[in-house]
Amino acid sequence: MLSPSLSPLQVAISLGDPAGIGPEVALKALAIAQSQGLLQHTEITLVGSPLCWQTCYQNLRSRTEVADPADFAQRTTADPPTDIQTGEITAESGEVSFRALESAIAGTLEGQFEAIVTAPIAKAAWQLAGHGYPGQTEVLAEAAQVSRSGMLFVARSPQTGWELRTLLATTHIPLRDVPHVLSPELLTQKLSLLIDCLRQDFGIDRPTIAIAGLNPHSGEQGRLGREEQDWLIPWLASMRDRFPQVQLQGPQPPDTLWLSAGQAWQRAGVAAPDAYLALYHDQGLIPVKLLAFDRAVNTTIGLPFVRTSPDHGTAFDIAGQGMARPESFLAALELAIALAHNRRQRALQLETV
Ligand SMILES: NC(=O)C1=CN([C@@H]2O[C@H](COP(=O)(O)OP(=O)(O)OC[C@H]3O[C@@H](n4cnc5c(N)ncnc54)[C@H](O)[C@@H]3O)[C@@H](O)[C@H]2O)C=CC1
Ligand SMILES: NCC(=O)COP(=O)(O)O
Repeated sequence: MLSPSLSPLQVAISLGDPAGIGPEVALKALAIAQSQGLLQHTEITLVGSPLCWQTCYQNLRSRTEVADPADFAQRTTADPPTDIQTGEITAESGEVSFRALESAIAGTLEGQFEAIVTAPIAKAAWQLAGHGYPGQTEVLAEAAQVSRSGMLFVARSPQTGWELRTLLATTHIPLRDVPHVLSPELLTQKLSLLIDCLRQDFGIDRPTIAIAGLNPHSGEQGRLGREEQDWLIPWLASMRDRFPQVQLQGPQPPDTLWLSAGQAWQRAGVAAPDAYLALYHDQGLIPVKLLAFDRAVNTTIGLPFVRTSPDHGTAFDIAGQGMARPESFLAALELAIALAHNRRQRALQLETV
């Protein structure tokens, strides 16, 4: 429970792609958050084109429960010059979603917000609008001028309360580039970031972390691929020396690594790692989305502020129909509030020491 003596947490929600389901899941999640009293100590600011927020609200309000954008503070960016067609990937919608993210980041760096919850954008629309970033993570990291950042997916089991955490070592790159991009230096950077995040954001000082292999059966002693033998196993040995407080498991066969997560998700008392390190995007996200598509949150670690996002994309196939499920966005909002609150508490403790 948040302490009422603190001033409200300041959380920005960026519009995302207005042709997709981002504004819809945001307004639906806000309606649930309002009705459940989750925003009592939080001030929400909607960031982006006011016309796009309003259009989404007007389109859906008679069909489903959505919050009224007028109930929240606004940080506005330019409206699109022409109507946005739901479900279409265009330069106009890419420009609108990029400007909303840019403005949310600017507000955060100016000290207006402590956390940003980003609605999903379409990378293809950004490309059409001339913004060549592979995703929002890279824009956030560049704007915050951090040398290390990571894409961590977090999901809490509704049955057991166990929390699945999966960090991706590589993200939006072609599969064939993965073996060339992976290196001891990159994995050291990601692992140390994860260890810092577990301690600072989740209060876990002595975590167990499971690391996936790259090849089937983790290479089967080099017969099905050599990366494990050539450098992953020696690298892990060096990490055990460097982080003696951390129990490092692996490199483990990727096809069975997340079985423990499935069990801990369903049954209380099952032992499972505090976090998993996946070597590439789909290796980590297939188990996450199979287990927790409606609950997982994508959070960027390594930033000086909190950033969360739902685990799904723009879902153009169902945009504008009122059928998008808001649970992942709601989880992203709740996690953003919890992490921002933790960071405030830590800052207060440091001030009083
Ligand atoms: N955080 C972000 O900004 C993300 C953006 N994307 C972008 O989204 C676009 C579409 O990507 P896809 O691979 O198709 O993934 P997607 O997550 O948008 O859709 C995959 C499938 O899941 C369904 N779905 C997704 N969210 C749903 C929800 N809340 N309720 C009900 N059904 C839902 C969709 O209808 C679709 O059938 C791409 O441009 C991609 O770059 C994808 C993932 C994350
Ligand atoms: N698959 C995760 C994803 O696309 C999220 O990317 P980002 O926009 O948060 O960088």
